Amino acid sequence: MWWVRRTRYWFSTLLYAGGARLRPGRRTASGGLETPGSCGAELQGELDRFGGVSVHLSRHHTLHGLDAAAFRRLLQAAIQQWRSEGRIAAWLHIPILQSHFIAPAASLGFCFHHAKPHSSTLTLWLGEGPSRLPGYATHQVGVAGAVFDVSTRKVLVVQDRNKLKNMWKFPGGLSEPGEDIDTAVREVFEETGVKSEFRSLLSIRQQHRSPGAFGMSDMYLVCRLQPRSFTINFCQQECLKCEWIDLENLARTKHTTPITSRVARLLLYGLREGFDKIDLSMEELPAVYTGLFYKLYHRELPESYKAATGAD
Ligand SMILES: NC(=O)C1=CN([C@@H]2O[C@H](COP(=O)(O)OP(=O)(O)OC[C@H]3O[C@@H](n4cnc5c(N)ncnc54)[C@H](O)[C@@H]3O)[C@@H](O)[C@H]2O)C=CC1
Ligand SMILES: [Mg+2]
Repeated sequence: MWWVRRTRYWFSTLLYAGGARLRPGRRTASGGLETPGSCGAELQGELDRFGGVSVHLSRHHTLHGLDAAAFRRLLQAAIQQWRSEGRIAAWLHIPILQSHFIAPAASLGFCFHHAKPHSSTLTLWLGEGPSRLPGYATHQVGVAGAVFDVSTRKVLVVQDRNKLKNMWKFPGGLSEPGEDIDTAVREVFEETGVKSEFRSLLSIRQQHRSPGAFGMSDMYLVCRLQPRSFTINFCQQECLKCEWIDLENLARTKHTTPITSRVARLLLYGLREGFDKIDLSMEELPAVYTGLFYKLYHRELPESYKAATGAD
C-alpha cells in the first residue's frame, strides 16, 4: 500500500516543517500587516529530505486578494525565518493565475526552476556556497519502430510531410510523460495504421542543442517491432508516403537518414546471425521504492548467470 505510506510521509513532513510555518501577520484594511503572532496570511511549507522548504501557493487560501507588495513582505519574513532555521533552499509553486507573485519573489532572489501548463516553480538557494539544486529535465525522448517482417524481409518506412528533404525513416514520435519505450507501438499505429508488438531496443542516439527539442537534448531510440497487421492507412498530417520496403534496399538507398541506414544494416546482421546478436531485450523489475517498477533493457543474460553473485 504505497499510497498509505506516501500520505503518512506527507503529514509527518508537514508537522516537522512546523518551524517553517510562519504567521507574520494579517492584512489590514490599509493593506499593511499586523504584528507577528496574529492569525491570517501565512506561508506554510513542507520540509523535503534535503532540508529545503516547499511552499504551494495553491494551498494558501489566505493569499487571495493579497497584492504583490504585501506578498513580498510576507515572503521576505518567511525567508528570514527559514535562514534562521538553517533551511538550505526554498521552492515556491505558483499557480498560473497567481503569476503576479512571481515578480516580488524574483526581487527577493528567486529564479525559475521549471514551468508546467498551469503552474511555475521558483527556487531560492539558502545554503552555503553555490546552489546544489538539480536543474529540471533536460532531455526529450523520441521513439521509432523498425517494424520488420521476417517472412517477406520487408520493413515499414515513412516520409515526413514537414521535413525539407524527403528521406525514408522509421515511423515514430515523442514519448508522452509516463509512457514506456513502447511509445513506438503507439506511434507506429497512429502514423501508419499498422499494429505491432515490441521485441527489443536496437539503438540509442543522444543529440544536444537539438532544434526539435527547443535547444535541449534529444534521445532517439529505435525498437525492433513484430508486425501484427500489414494494411497501411497512414496519417496524412504527418506523413507524405508510407511503404513496406525491402530491408536490403533500405540498407543500400541514399534516400534515407544515416541512423535509419545503420539500423537497417543492424537488422540485416540480426536476420543472418540471429536477433540475439543485436537485441537489447526488456525485463520489468521492482524498484527500491515500494510499489514502483521499472523496465530494464540489456543483452540477454544466460540463465546460468542470472543468479550468479560474481564470485568464482
Ligand atoms: N533520423 C531520423 O530518422 C529522425 C529522427 N527523429 C527523431 O524523432 C523524434 C521525434 O519524432 P517526430 O516524428 O518528429 O515527432 P512526433 O511524431 O511526436 O510529432 C511530430 C508532429 O508534431 C507536430 N509538431 C512538432 N513540432 C511542431 C511545432 N513547432 N509547431 C507545430 N506542430 C509541431 C507536427 O504535426 C509534427 O508532424 C525525435 O527524437 C527526433 O530526434 C526525427 C526526424 C528524423
Ligand atoms: Mg512522428
